[in-house]
Amino acid sequence: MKTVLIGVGQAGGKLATSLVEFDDRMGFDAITGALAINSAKADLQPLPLETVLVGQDKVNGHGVGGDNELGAEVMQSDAREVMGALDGNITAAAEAIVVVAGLGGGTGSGGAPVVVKELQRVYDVPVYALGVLPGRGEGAMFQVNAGRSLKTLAREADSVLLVDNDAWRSSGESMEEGYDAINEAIARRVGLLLASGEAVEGVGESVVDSSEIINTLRSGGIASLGYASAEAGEDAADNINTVMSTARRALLTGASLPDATTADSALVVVAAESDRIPRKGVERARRWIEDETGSMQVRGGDFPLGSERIATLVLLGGVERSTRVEQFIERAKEAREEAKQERQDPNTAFANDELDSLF
Ligand SMILES: Nc1nc2c(ncn2[C@@H]2O[C@H](COP(=O)(O)OP(=O)(O)OP(=O)(O)O)[C@@H](O)[C@H]2O)c(=O)[nH]1
Repeated sequence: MKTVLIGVGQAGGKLATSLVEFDDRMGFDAITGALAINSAKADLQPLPLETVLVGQDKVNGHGVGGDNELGAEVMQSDAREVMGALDGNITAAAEAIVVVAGLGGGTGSGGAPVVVKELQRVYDVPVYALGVLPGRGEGAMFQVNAGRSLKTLAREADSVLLVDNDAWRSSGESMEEGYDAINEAIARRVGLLLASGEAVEGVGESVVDSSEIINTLRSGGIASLGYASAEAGEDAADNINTVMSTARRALLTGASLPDATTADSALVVVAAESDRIPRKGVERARRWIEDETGSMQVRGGDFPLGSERIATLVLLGGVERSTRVEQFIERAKEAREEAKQERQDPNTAFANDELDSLF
């Protein structure tokens, strides 16, 4: 799926870079343009991407310090300049636009929903968000920011692919230490998914194409992506169990949003050398995912690739009823209550018990 990436904020810029590097390294050519937007000049400088600095008149290149309302405001004020810079990157070949951001900070959290909304007004292709949820150990401000940002993004974007920062962190490792590894893990999974719609080698009935990704995400709301890989035998018939076991691991232990197994729709993609992919295995995995997710809309297909290993991706659409999302929303509401009590100023209290959207 020919995709244009827009990284907003520090995490967004770093993740967009990891994705571009993975796509280049693999020679997929699925990412046709990439841009990073931030209000902090220092975070844009090291990125090997085209960049746009926003909010210069308000924060003078120093970032918004975790204030996501200010993040939304500066993005809105500079929307014309941002859209102008994007114009050159979004060519007619683009099949989707993905806006990438960490949801816990200020610029990405507040700015990404504004960018998505502006893009939706201008472009016909789907506009997705790739959002990073703060880990459970991150402070109250991060949780509140992410709650409000997610609520707004889910409304504005065609789908929000969520990544939990706790999903791939090794025990004992701090959040900061883990970022590079997490970004690599995200780039591999999302990069393979985008490229799977490209059919690099061989075209056949069973090969996944972009429309299957788009249809899987059509239900909107929140999406999750799982991945697992294993050694494969030369003969497809020997790999049926491998496809099944990687599909199970991808869904149950390898998901970007752990504990999200109830879904509206799903897509299972099996990537490997064409001769090693068993049709029967893909079909069996597809049926198993139907049972596990309770969805009758489960698609399945191959991604022929010059690899001797089998890698299985499971994309789930419409997972907002999952335990992790519910727990996160609860935590964000609690954090907002705590923040409200700390301020002890009734004038700054939120108007109702629900999380407010950003705009
Ligand atoms: N996965 C991942 N998460 C990150 C990374 N950097 C920051 N985060 C997470 O993103 C959130 C903070 O967002 P940032 O992108 O750093 O903040 P920002 O959008 O630039 O906003 P300001 O710094 O407030 O202007 C936190 O929840 C972090 O855990 C990264 O490289 N990878």
